[in-house]
Amino acid sequence: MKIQSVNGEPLPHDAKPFARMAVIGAGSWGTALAATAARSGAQVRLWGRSGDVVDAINRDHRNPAYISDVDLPESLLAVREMRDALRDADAAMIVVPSQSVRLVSRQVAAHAPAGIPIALCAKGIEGETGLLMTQVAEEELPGHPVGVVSGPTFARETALNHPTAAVAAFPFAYRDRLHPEDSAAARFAVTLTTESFRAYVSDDPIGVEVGGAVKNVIAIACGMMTGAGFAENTRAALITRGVDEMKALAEALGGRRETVTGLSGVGDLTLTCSSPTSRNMSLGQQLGQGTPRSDCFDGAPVVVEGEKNAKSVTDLARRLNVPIPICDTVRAILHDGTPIGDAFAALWARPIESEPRAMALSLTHPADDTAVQTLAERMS
Ligand SMILES: NC(=O)C1=CN([C@@H]2O[C@H](COP(=O)(O)OP(=O)(O)OC[C@H]3O[C@@H](n4cnc5c(N)ncnc54)[C@H](OP(=O)(O)O)[C@@H]3O)[C@@H](O)[C@H]2O)C=CC1
Ligand SMILES: O=C(CO)COP(=O)(O)O
Repeated sequence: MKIQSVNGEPLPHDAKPFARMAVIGAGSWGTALAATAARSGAQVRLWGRSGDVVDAINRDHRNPAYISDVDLPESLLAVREMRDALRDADAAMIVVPSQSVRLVSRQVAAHAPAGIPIALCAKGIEGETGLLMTQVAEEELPGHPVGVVSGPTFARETALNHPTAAVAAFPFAYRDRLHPEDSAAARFAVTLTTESFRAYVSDDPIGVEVGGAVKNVIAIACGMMTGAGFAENTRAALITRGVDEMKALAEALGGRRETVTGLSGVGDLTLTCSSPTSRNMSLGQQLGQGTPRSDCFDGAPVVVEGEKNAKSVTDLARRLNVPIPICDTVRAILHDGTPIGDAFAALWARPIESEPRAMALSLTHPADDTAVQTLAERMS
């Protein structure tokens, strides 16, 4: 399978896939990624913390706990011990929720062969530290090249071989620029590429990660407005202005604005804000319809990354002095107890700004308090 180019430059050679891949985390996305790498020809060992799930995957070639109706490749081996997943691995992917990445990275560090590249696949920012997932892993996995795999990729569709695209991003050292086909990013990309899964290569993990972390928060906002009865104009506005928030935060962290226009930014934002298949959009919708948080998803403990990340993303942005008003609005609702109607009416009544935000312009919003309150009531 050929990777055609890096940043528009044709590659002189084929990249070499990883022969043995460890996938750490047997939830929906870990299972889908493991299936993808196995279908591409890698020898994949999938570690899960539930022995019953591990045994069932090996016996039935289905994961009974996540995406349970999808047939998995018979070559995919699930293991109970992390050391068995990592033994002789050429590379690993860590696929657990963002707030568990530090703990799991620490466990990986105890067993991973020295220097193997590791891709983070969670979408979020660590709450206590404000660090990106790759920065957390760099602290816990010294000596390992650390990058990210991300994109608009619902796990079930990916595992069902729907045409899907994602991006593999690692920082490029000098040698990677001379031989991009040998870079960890290119090798992850070919290892994941199948006839239906198309992986792109990037040297901007920061830009890629910011897209993945912020899009979940914006998707909650889109869901809330949809749940409150608003439709396509509102959703398009939130998506577009959400891209602006991603670009500003990516740039402040040293990533590239143009990366945000790719699969992990605009791509994933579009996906996640378009469908209640998204857990983030779905949570927002349920809350927008007035469902109490404890009753959402019928009380099931569903991973909704944007919920905790509404706080971690806005904390980080405040520290960097980057205004991200949509994310602030979601935070105010989820964490500070502001009613949905009041929070969104205030978002819409902010001073008029320029687009793009480069122009230093801020004009008083002409709507009076009564009109803003009326809009708030329509959302309640
Ligand atoms: N699902 C999707 O479509 C996609 C998800 N992602 C991202 O992937 C990440 C994982 O999400 P996803 O797979 O969907 O979540 P799931 O809820 O489907 O699975 C989470 C998995 O992580 C395991 N886990 C949780 N905490 C720990 C821990 N401390 N130690 C070890 N294992 C742990 C869970 O084990 P257990 O079952 O025993 O609790 C479960 O196997 C998220 O950041 C998400 O945003 C990215 C792209 C697509
Ligand atoms: O990240 C995802 C798709 O790219 C999955 O989105 P949700 O976590 O909102 O379900």
